[in-house]
Amino acid sequence: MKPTIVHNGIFGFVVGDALGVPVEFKSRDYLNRFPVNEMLEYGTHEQPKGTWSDDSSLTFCLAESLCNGYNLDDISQKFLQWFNAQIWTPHGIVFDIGIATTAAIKLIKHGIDPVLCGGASEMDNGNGSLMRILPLLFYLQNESDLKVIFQRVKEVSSITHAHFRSVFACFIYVIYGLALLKGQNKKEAYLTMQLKIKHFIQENNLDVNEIKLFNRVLVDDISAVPENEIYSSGYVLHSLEASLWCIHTTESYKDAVLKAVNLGDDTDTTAAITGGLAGLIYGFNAIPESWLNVITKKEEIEKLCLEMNATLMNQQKYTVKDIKISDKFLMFWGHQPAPNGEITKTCFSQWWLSAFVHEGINYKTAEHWMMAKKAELFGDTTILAKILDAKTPAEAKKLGREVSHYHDDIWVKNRFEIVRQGNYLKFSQNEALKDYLLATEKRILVEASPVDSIWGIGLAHDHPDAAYPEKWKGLNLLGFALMQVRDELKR
Ligand SMILES: Nc1nc(O)c(N)c(N[C@@H]2O[C@H](COP(=O)(O)O)[C@@H](O)[C@H]2O)n1
Ligand SMILES: [Mg+2]
Repeated sequence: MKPTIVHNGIFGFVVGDALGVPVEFKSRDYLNRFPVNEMLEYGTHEQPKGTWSDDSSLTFCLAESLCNGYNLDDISQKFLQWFNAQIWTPHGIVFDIGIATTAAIKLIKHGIDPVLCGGASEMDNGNGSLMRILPLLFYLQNESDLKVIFQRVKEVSSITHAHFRSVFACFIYVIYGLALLKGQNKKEAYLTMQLKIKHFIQENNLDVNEIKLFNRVLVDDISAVPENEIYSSGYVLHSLEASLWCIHTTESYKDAVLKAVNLGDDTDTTAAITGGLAGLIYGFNAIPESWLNVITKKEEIEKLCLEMNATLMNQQKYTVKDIKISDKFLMFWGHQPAPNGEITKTCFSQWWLSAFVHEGINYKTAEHWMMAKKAELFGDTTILAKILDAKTPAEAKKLGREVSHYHDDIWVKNRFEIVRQGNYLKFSQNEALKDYLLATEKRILVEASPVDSIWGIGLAHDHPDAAYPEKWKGLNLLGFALMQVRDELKR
């Protein structure tokens, strides 16, 4: 498995959580005497090594829901399913849950509008929404409008925690995390966060007394605060401060999460929130392997990360390296329909005649879509109009080669997502095609084109090397895009 930026954050988070679970509620004094340096077992909740808590469960619920689009009802239903121990528990039971979260989930059960379920009083500011906000970062990675980001954070937090303080703590965490996702180092990200939040405060009429509570994070430098003034209770402000303090007073993933655990009290949550950021800063490979290896349901979490990476980060989900020797292949090439009009595997071709519509524009084939999007990407409106008018996919392809201001590196970054989206439109708008694709089940779809080393494998189906992915001469991007579309259509 090649870890992605999603793995960095999610595994950073869950490992921090699992380190903290055995000593949750232990005092700082106790942990000074018996510091945690390794993944422990049993302890507070009597759970085996690698067990994660409600923090990770609800994080996974949110992540899984976001993979299907932004839907507050769906998110809240997943929380309810977790509460009933139907999904995302490490061992089939819920052994840790906060007061505010419990109260909110009871309202979800009664069919209350999700954004009205979270407590909105000052006493409802436990860290229960901050501890599960991480996946929203990935969903919002391309969003630059602070008002939109705030609104989304507010809605997602409000399912369990609707008070401004909880929402604002989540907002600060998300803005900091988004700066990390953009590739900033932790110091840059901290300054970016302070600056952006300052502008947001200036432009919005917010409660001054509430904002003042965040001064140690927003105005001062949290890392300059002495340890005896950093608290690690389950209060949202404490958790936000403690996690940023742990990040900015250490220089490695390991030191950051162990410091968070050894602050004591709400050890799992402080370490999980810290770990999510530390994972983004130091990367997956900085997480000790012995800690990763004991994480309960590691493979399921890996799958979720891949799904998030594909759907939220618009990244390629399948690659040649992921194919296993036991996988079954379906090789296709050519675009001609069968003489009797039946759908055959040639429908997977970009040239297959099956029109679809997007935002009021008709695309005659997936090839027309791909070339039109190429022209749009480089701002060539003249060629774009000609492509949309092109009578055949061959003509569209030829026009695509004439797009002006073309840059290969930009095209390489965008091409897969363009083709995936086009094929999603093509197959989702035609029931027969959709059924045909779904009927291929788990097969590896392979464009066995001897003349295409990007979208195909650069080999014909009967070439002796075609059965051996490591010997392919091409990337098979079309096959992998179709497999991704198949996954989306299944959901
Ligand atoms: N203080 C406390 N007592 C318990 O018995 C608990 N199970 C927890 N769990 C933690 O509560 C936090 C979330 O609380 P809210 O939903 O915000 O009230 C979170 O840290 C849980 O791990 N806490
Ligand atoms: Mg906790």
